[in-house]
Amino acid sequence: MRVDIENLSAHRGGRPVVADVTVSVPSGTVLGLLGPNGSGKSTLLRAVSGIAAPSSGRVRLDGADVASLSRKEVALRVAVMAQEHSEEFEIPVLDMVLLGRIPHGHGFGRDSDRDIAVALDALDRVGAAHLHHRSFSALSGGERQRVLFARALAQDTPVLVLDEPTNHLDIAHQLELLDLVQAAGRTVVVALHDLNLAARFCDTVGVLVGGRLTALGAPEEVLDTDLIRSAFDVDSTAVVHPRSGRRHFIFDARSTPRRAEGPAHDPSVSAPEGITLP
Ligand SMILES: Nc1ncnc2c1ncn2[C@@H]1O[C@H](COP(=O)(O)OP(=O)(O)OP(=O)(O)O)[C@@H](O)[C@H]1O
Repeated sequence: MRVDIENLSAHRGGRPVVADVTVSVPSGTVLGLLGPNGSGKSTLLRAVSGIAAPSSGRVRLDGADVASLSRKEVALRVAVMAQEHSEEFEIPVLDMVLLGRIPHGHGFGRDSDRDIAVALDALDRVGAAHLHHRSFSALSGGERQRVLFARALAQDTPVLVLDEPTNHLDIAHQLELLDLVQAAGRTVVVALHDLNLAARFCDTVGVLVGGRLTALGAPEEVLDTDLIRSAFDVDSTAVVHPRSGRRHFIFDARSTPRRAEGPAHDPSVSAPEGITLP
């Protein structure tokens, strides 16, 4: 399923935080969203998944405007793995994954044998089958992350929207999860902080700075030391991997002292009453 983001702008807390973003994600490809903290990645993902309406512009799924689809129609097309989850539910892991089957017509407590098989298969694929009887709230951060990814897989949608899915994961599980993302054959929009992982797993990367898309293209075309300096304020060294031939980055130091941060990116930011910005 093709995803087209067209001239999309979005507000958070009454403030514009994403401005005029246009990007197309062809069916079955992976778009990585990169950018510093607060640059608008999550806000853009919320709009793509229909969680929050854009203030202008639109998102199309195979041509259909997300705003014109019902919640169920969106949920059959897009599965979301959000960055923050306050799911302290005392429910078994298997039930948590079964929540992903609700759009398919069966719900919590009314799961078919097929739903249960799909959920167990998804848990198996993320290496969490052994956790299926455990309480979700008693899992570690990385275990929860894998279960939530299993829930997104079990939703069985053509589009996956993933907000920093490798958060909390050890290196082996980071690679394993992104291998699964790549092999799933879905259309994926994923926010990532690790530029080397993004270069390895994404077909296209888009770099957001201050809510604007400042670069877009294949990782090998977009990611270089100049881009890293201008977008992230970090000096880096590019090295070529001896086996894959891919470019990797070693991060050396901040380009400018910390005092230059914040207002330079977003002049509209002001300190709350009683607090003095440096
Ligand atoms: N609930 C909210 N209310 C008000 N402002 C918000 C809210 N959530 C986010 N923002 C602001 O919107 C801007 C964009 O935030 P967003 O979460 O989209 O950035 P991000 O690129 O995903 O950041 P990070 O890398 O830290 O996850 C930030 O300035 C943030 O402070």
